Order: sequence, then structure tokens, then C-alpha cells
Amino acid sequence: MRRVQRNFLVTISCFLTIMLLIILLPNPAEENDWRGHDEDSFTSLRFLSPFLRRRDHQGLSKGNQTTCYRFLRYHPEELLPPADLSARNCKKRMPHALVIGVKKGGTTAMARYLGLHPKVSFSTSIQPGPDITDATMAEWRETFRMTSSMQMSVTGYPGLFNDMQPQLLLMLRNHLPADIKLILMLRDPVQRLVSDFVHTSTIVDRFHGEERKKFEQLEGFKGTLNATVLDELGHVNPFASIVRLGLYAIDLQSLYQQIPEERVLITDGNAFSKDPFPILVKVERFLELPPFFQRFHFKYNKKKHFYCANIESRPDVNCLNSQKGRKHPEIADGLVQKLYDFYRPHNRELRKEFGLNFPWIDL
Ligand SMILES: Nc1ncnc2c1ncn2[C@@H]1O[C@H](COP(=O)(O)OS(=O)(=O)O)[C@@H](OP(=O)(O)O)[C@H]1O
Repeated sequence: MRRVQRNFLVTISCFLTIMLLIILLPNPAEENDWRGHDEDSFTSLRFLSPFLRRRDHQGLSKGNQTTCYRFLRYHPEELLPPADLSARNCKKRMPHALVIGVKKGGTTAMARYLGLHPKVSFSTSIQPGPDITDATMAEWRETFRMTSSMQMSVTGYPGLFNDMQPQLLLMLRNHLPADIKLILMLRDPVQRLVSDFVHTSTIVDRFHGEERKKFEQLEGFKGTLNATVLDELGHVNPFASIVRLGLYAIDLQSLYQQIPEERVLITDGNAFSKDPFPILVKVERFLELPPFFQRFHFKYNKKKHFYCANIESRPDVNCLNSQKGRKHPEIADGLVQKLYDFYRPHNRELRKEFGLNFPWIDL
């Protein structure tokens, strides 16, 4: 009889402890700013996710009180009335994190999905520069969306890692918060290159005559993939800009001369396109945001062959538009092999010099 009583008491106290934890656990959506939380308590309690998930649904509507917008299905976001904006201290704020590329690395998907976090205000801002001054930076900030005092302002531009690294370095030195963090998505450079080529081919068709010639010259576009990436001897041309953008180790080396490694998160764009959830969790931790993303927030779409967002409080975001995830053309095996042979030693530098170990490094 005593044993039964003792078991009963143990069960009851376990139940009460769990309930207490759920009640006392700070709700990610209710913090005062994106950093005001004990991250480890969340991380170690992820096993409570079925309970948190329920809280998350309720919390999310509260969490939306952190934003400056109203979100409706099939509509662009709507700015809240002025009284709400001033209550939430909404303004255009300089970013505390930047997604810097690479071009075609999956930056748009990262921007759209990371921007679903209630404590993130992701601006798809206009590209800054080429001159980086107080005035151009102020203009740049004007292109941002509103960010409340409880949110982290995040923006980025896919070319910042390569084409615009000089501008990025100036921005880091003189204009951005000292604790700024960078997110870099690296994708298999051969896939990146093909994606870039497909993208440029679709844009080229919008131009005619002289305009088209100018654009082709600017992009180094020569009609076919062969002509664009190979030199007269049939070797991969490292000076073709579309090829050069995939030499990640070179750009990473110069980036790390300006910013400590611990302030840069490098993620695998290939892995992200297959499943964004685990990488978003890493990004959340890196940015010291309260955990928000859950597995059920992303559903695989058989038609798109990508995961699309599925978050009740953000009916405005689902799949990316048809300009992302385009079908790649068939490429002769010989050319594919040449490209992999060309990139392999450069990829291996990523492992040797920076300890990165993505599955595509040795392809
Ligand atoms: N969820 C989801 N939906 C659609 N597409 C996705 C997604 N996640 C990653 N991707 C990959 O993103 C690639 C485009 O990269 P970017 O957005 O960086 O391109 S850009 O530089 O901003 O033009 C795009 O490249 P392509 O497939 O060549 O179009 C996709 O492979």
C-alpha cells in the first residue's frame, strides 16, 4: 500500500514539475528584445516541444505584437496604424545581421524564412553603394522596412561576399554595429554556376540591340554555357566572373581579415534547399534569438520540390516564386566533369583552411 502511495506521489510531483517548467519557461515571443533571454534554457528544453508548440501558437499572436506590420494571405504586408507603430517604437534600424551571399546560394529563401521569426525584421533592401558614406548609408537605411524595439533588423545582398566585398568591408569598419553578425550560404559551386547562367539567360532575353550587348558584356555572358565558362583552349576560365564567384576560399580569406570567424556563420546552401528547418535552428542560435522555428513550420511541396513555409500567423509567406528553383538544363557530362575538376582543389581549401566540410567539397 505504501509503495502505491509513494509511486503516486512521485508521479504527481513529476507532473507538477513539468507543468511548472512550462508555465515558468519564458515565452520566446514575450521577451523585451531579441537578446533578453537565457538561450540555454530553451535549447536544453527542446524535448518539451509538443508543449512549447502549443504555447508557440498562442504566443505567436502575442509575438506578432513585436512586429510593425499586419500579414494577410495573398496581400503584401500592411504597416500598422501610427499609434501602434509608436507604441512598438517602430523605425528603420541599421542591421545587426547581414546575409552576404553567395549569389544563387539560396539567400532569398533564407531571407523569406528567417524573416518569419517574430523577432526578426528582414528587409530586402536596395543594394548599397558603390560609394559607402554616411549619406549613402542613411539612404540605404531608408530602403528598409520598419523594425520594432523588440526585433532584430536583418538584411543582406547576395553579392556582398564577392562582387561587393570592398563595400562590405567599409561598411563593417565604419557604419555597422561592432557586434554585427554575418550569414553566408555556400552552395556547390558547379550548381551555383549553372543556376547563375540560367538566371542571366532569362534576363538577357528582356534586352534587345545595343542594350543587350551592354548587358551581355557586363555579365560576361556569351550565349552558351560552354562559351561563357571556357577559354579558347577549352579550359575553365577562372577570370570569367560566373566562374570566379565560386572560388569561395579566396573571398573567405579576405573577409576573415576584417571580421573574426565567430561572427560569421557559414551554412550549406545545398542542405538548406533540401530542408531549411535544421539550418534555421542554427541561424536562430547564432543570432541569439529565442527558439521559434519548429519542424511543422515547413512542409515539402511535391510540385515545387522544395519546402515551403506553413506558419499560421504568417499567411503571406508560403513557397518562393517561380524565379527560384528553376529547372536546370541538361549539360554535357564532359563540361560538368571539367567544372568539378576545376573547383575541387578550391573546395578542399575550405576544409583545409576553414574547417568546413560540406558533402559537395570532394565531388
Ligand atoms: N525553398 C526554396 N524554394 C526555391 N528555391 C530555393 C529554396 N531553397 C533554396 N533555394 C535555392 O535558391 C536558389 C536561388 O538562390 P538565391 O535566392 O540566392 O538567388 S539570388 O542570388 O538572390 O538571385 C535556387 O536556385 P535555382 O534552383 O537554380 O533557381 C534554389 O535552388
